[in-house]
Amino acid sequence: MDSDLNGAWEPDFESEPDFASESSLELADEPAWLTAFLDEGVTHTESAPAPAPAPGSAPVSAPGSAAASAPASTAKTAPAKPAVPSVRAHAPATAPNIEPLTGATRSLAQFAADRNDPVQPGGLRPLENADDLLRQLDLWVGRGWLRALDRAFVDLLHGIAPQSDSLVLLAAALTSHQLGHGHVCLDLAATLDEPDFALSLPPEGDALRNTMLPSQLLSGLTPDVWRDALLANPLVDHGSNLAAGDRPMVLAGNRLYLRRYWNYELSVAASLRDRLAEPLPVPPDLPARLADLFPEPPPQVDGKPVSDWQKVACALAARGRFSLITGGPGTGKTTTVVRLLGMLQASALADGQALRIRLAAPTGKAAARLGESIGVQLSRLPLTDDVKAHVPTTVSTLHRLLGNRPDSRRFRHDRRHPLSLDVLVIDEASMIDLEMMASVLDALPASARLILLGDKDQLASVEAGAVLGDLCRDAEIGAYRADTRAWLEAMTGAPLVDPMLEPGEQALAQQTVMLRHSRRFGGASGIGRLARAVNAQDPAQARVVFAQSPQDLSTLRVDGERDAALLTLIVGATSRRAAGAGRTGSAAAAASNDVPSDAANAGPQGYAHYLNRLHNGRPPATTHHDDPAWAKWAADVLAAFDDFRLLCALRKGPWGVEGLNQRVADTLQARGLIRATDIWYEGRPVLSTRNDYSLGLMNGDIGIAMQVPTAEGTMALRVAFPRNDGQGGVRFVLPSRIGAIETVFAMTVHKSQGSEFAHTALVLPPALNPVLTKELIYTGITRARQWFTLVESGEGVFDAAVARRVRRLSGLSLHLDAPSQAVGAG
Ligand SMILES: Nc1ncnc2c1ncn2[C@@H]1O[C@H](COP(=O)(O)OP(=O)(O)OP(=O)(O)O)[C@@H](O)[C@H]1O
Repeated sequence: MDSDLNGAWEPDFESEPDFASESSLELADEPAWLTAFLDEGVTHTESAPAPAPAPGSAPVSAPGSAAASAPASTAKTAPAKPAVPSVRAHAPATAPNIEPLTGATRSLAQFAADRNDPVQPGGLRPLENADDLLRQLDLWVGRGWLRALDRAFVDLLHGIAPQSDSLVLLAAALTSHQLGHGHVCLDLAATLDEPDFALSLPPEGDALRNTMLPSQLLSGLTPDVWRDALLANPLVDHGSNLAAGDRPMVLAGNRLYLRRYWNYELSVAASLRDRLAEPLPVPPDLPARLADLFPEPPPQVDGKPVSDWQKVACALAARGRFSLITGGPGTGKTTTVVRLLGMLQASALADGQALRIRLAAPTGKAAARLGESIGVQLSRLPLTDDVKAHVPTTVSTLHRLLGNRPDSRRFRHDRRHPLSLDVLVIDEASMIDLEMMASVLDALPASARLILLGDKDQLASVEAGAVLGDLCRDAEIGAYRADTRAWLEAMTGAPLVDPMLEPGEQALAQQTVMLRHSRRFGGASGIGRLARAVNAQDPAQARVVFAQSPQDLSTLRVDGERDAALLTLIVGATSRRAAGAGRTGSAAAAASNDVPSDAANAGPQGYAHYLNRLHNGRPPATTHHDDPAWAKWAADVLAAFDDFRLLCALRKGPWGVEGLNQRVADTLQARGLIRATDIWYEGRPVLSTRNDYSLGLMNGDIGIAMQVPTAEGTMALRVAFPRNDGQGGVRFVLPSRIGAIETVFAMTVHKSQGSEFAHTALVLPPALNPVLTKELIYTGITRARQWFTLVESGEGVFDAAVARRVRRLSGLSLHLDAPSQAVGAG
C-alpha cells in the first residue's frame, strides 16, 4: 500500500516515462483526425458545428477548419494532379450505425414523407454543382448531421482536385462521417439503399425540416453511376493501384475507403495471414502437459460430457503465432491463458531459455482486472515456483506497451523498433480498433506469438473497426478442417463435441476457439440466462428470465425522472440505519438520516454503500498523515464504489449520464450523504477521460474525492485513484491537477467495458435511439457480477433494442480470404 497524501506521489511508469496525454481510445470528440491535419502542416481545429448559412449565402467553414485557415493558393487554384497528401485518422465514434429504426420510433423515411416544406431552400443543385454541394454540406454541418471535420476533409480534397465531381466530394464527406460511426468504409450500394443512415440524423422529425436529406439528394442515383464518377477521379485509387497507390481514397468494389484505413485493413490482414501460415512446433509431450494442466474431469452440460474448450484453446494457442480465444463472461479466458503461459514457460525453461511474456489490455481498468485475475489463477496452478516466477502478473495498457509519443498517433515501437517479447497476450480485445490492431501487429516481432482474448458479443471499439467481431465470424461453428480436428482430438485426448460445430476451411478459424461454458454464470444464473437471451435477440425469452430469476434480476419501471423507486435504487434498496462509530465531518450528517450501512448487508447495494464506508471507515483524526490506514481506507471506499454502478445508453438528456449524474448528486445531497456545495466535494466520484502520463492516470480510471491530512497538519481534499497495481495500491492526486475529468455516478455502457460491478443497473431512455442495440444491452448486463437491474423509463424500448444489432462495415474478413487485388476487383 503506498500513498502520498500531499499529491507529490511518484509516477509509476513501467518503462516509458515521456509519453503524451493523448489516446486514440478516448471517447472525447474528434482529436485524431485533427492531428492528421496538423501532421500534414494544415492548421485545423475542431469546433462546435457552424451555424447554418442563410439560403444562398457563401459556403461557411467551421472556424479554424482547413478551408478557413488554408492559404488561398490551396483552394481552387491548386494543380489538377498535385502530390496528394496521405489522409490520416479520423474521429472516434459517436454512435455505431445500426439496422433501421423500427418499433418505438417512426422511421426516417416516414419523417421525410411527412414533410410539407420546400425540399431545398435557396434552390441548390448539389449534384450538378460542386459549390452547391459544399453549401449543402454546410447546411448539414449546421444541423449537426455532418461533422465540421468531415466538411473540412472535403475542402482539402476540393483544393487538391478542384474539378472533382460533386458525387466524389459527397462520397468523401460520407466516408469520413462513417468513420465517426465506427465504419471503416462507405458501401455505395448500402448507402443508396438507406441514404439517410449515412448522416447523424436525429430521431425527432421536426429537426429534419428545411434541409435536404441524403435520400432526397441521392434519389435516382445507381451504384454504377456513383462508382463511375469515383473511378474517373484523380483522388481515388482503384484497380491495379489498390495496394501501391497513394491517392487519398481507395475504391474496392463498392467500398470506398480513406487511404489510411484501407492500408490498415491490408496490413492487418497481411500480418495475420503470415502468422497463420505455418504452425509452430509444439513440445513432443504436449498431450501429457495438457493433461497435467487440466486435471478436472471433462465438463458436462445437462448431464452429458462436452468438449473441454479451454484445453482445446490451450492446444491451439501452443502451436500458433496467432490465436484467438473468445467467450462470454466467466467462460475461463483468463484461466486458459494462465495455464497456457505456464505450459509454454515450463517448456521454454526446460530448454534453458525463458520466454519474454507481456500482458496488455486496451484500458487501465481492464489491465488491472487481468493482472489481479492472473495473480490469483497462477497461484493455484501445479507449476514449480520457478515457472510461476517467470509468468508475469503485471499488465500494461496497449498505449503504454507500444509507447505513446507526444503529439503523434505513431508509437515508439513499430516494425523498425519492434517490441522485445516472445509472447503477447491482449485481453478485452473487443475494444481494439482497426488502427490499434495495425499498430500492435506492426510492432510485433515476426517470431512472437500473439494471443487475443475477448468477448466477441460485446460492443465493438469506440473508434472505427470491429476487429474482434470480424475475426470471430466463424467462432460459434468452429469451422475446423478435418486435419485440425484430428490434431486437436489427439492432443486433448477427447472428441470435439458441440451441436454448433460445422466444418470449415479458413486459416483463421483453425486458430480460433470459442469457450462455451460460463463458470461464473452457470445454467441457473439469471444474469447468464438473460445475457444469452439478449445475445440471441430473443426479448420474449429475456422477459421470461426476468420473471424466473428474482434472486439476481429485477426490472424497475419508472414513472418520471423523480420516481421514488428510482431514487431508492440509487441510494440503496437494502437500507439499514448507519452505525455511528468512528465518523467525522459529513458522517455526522449521514448519521442523522436513514442511511444504509454496508455492515452485514447482503443484498444489492446503491451509492449509500460506498459513502457509508467513506464516513464510517475514516481513520481517527489523530492518525499520522503517513499512516497506511489512510490508503487502506481509500482502497476500501473505492472497492465499495465498484459494488454498484448506474449505466446509461446515452450521454445527454434526463436519462443520459449528464441528467442522471445530477439527479444522483441531488438525491445523495438531500439524504445528507454528500455536501455538494462546490464542484469538488467529499465523495465525488470522477472518471478520468484522457490518458495523463504525467499524473499516471489512464483514460477510464475512476477516483473518489476524500478529505485526508496533509503534512502541514490540515485536512484537504484529494482524489484517491487505484494504482491498478494488483496490490490494492492507492494514489492521492490534487483535484486541481486533474484536467480531463467528469463525475461518474452514472457512466455509459461504452465506458464501462472492461469493468464489473456487483450490482449493475442499466437505465434505458423512454424512446428508442440509434445507440440502443443488443450489443449494448448485452455489454451492460455482463458488467453485473451478482445483481442486475433493468430500469425502464418507456414502453417497449428494451424489446426493440434487443431486436437490433450493430452492423459495422469493414472489409477485413474479405482481405483475410483473398489478396487485395482480388478484393478490389470484387
Ligand atoms: N477449468 C476450470 N476449473 C475450475 N475453475 C475454473 C476453470 N475455468 C475457470 N474457472 C473459474 O471460473 C471463474 C471465471 O474464470 P475466468 O476468470 O478465467 O473467466 P474469464 O472468461 O476470463 O472471465 P471474464 O469474463 O471476467 O474475463 C474463475 O473463478 C475461475 O477460477
